[in-house]
Amino acid sequence: MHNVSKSYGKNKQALKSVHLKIGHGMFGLLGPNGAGKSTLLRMLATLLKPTSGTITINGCDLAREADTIRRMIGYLPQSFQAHPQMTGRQFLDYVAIMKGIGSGKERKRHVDELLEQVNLADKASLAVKTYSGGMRQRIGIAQALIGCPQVLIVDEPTAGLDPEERVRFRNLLNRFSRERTVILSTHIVGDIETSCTQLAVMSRGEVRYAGHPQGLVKIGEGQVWEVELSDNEFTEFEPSQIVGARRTSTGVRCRIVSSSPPVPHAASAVPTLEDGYLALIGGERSE
Ligand SMILES: Nc1ncnc2c1ncn2[C@@H]1O[C@H](COP(=O)(O)OP(=O)(O)OP(=O)(O)O)[C@@H](O)[C@H]1O
Repeated sequence: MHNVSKSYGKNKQALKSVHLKIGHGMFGLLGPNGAGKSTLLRMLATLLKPTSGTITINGCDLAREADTIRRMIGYLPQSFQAHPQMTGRQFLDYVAIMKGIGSGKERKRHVDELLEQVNLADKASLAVKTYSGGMRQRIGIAQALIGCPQVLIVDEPTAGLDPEERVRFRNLLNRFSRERTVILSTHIVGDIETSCTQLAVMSRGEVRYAGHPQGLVKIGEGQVWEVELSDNEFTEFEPSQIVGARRTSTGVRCRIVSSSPPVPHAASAVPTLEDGYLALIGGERSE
């Protein structure tokens, strides 16, 4: 993406001069609500046109070769809905027909393979409306994988999933990222910290960081503190600074992100990826 901006109407600039290069493997797009992540992904999925700037995917210019790009990408939108009355297999077959996947035999083989890959083979004959949230997301990722796209675009796929399904879904994406580019947007740092080799942090339409996760961790260095506060001290503290709190027998043990020691007796702590993220976007977390 080169100098890409996107405005909705006259007053809302959702993306401001975004430069981004995304390579092979798993790429995390991190940012608070309203940062512009979905806008960026919808543009990569050819559903929105940039107001200005250029986007190139595998050498194809999005403005001129959108049809070619559509054949290279799979997309799981933020609010994905499969047809509730169809069975999992019927739904994937339907999407495969829409994507122009060859003969009936070839299509059936492809759909069966995908059902295996997302661990839904034994539920393939049940209506999608009977699926749990995690199963719906897995049928969503299967439909995005139809036609074996080189680029998989996934918008906040773990929202609403329970912890077990979340881990299972992350592992699934991790596996798929071995042979292709997976672009995963989320506002949950845990979704990307074990799997992404590259990431970008967005806030208010701008890319605030792009690079290795380790570089984001480094931003937190010297800005993370641990301290035990009394109950009174704890209630007086600015809540947005406290990123972790654990009750002890004598008070509350807190982890605090702040550019200077929050209290004189605070001890410096080793930052995590989440600390680096919070140190970077600080008070501008959400619109
Ligand atoms: N169709 C639209 N018309 C007007 N404003 C929009 C439209 N879509 C998004 N916006 C605004 O653009 C900004 C970026 O929205 P976007 O959905 O891209 O953010 P996001 O990072 O994906 O947030 P979330 O995690 O909440 O989905 C927000 O201020 C949003 O309100």
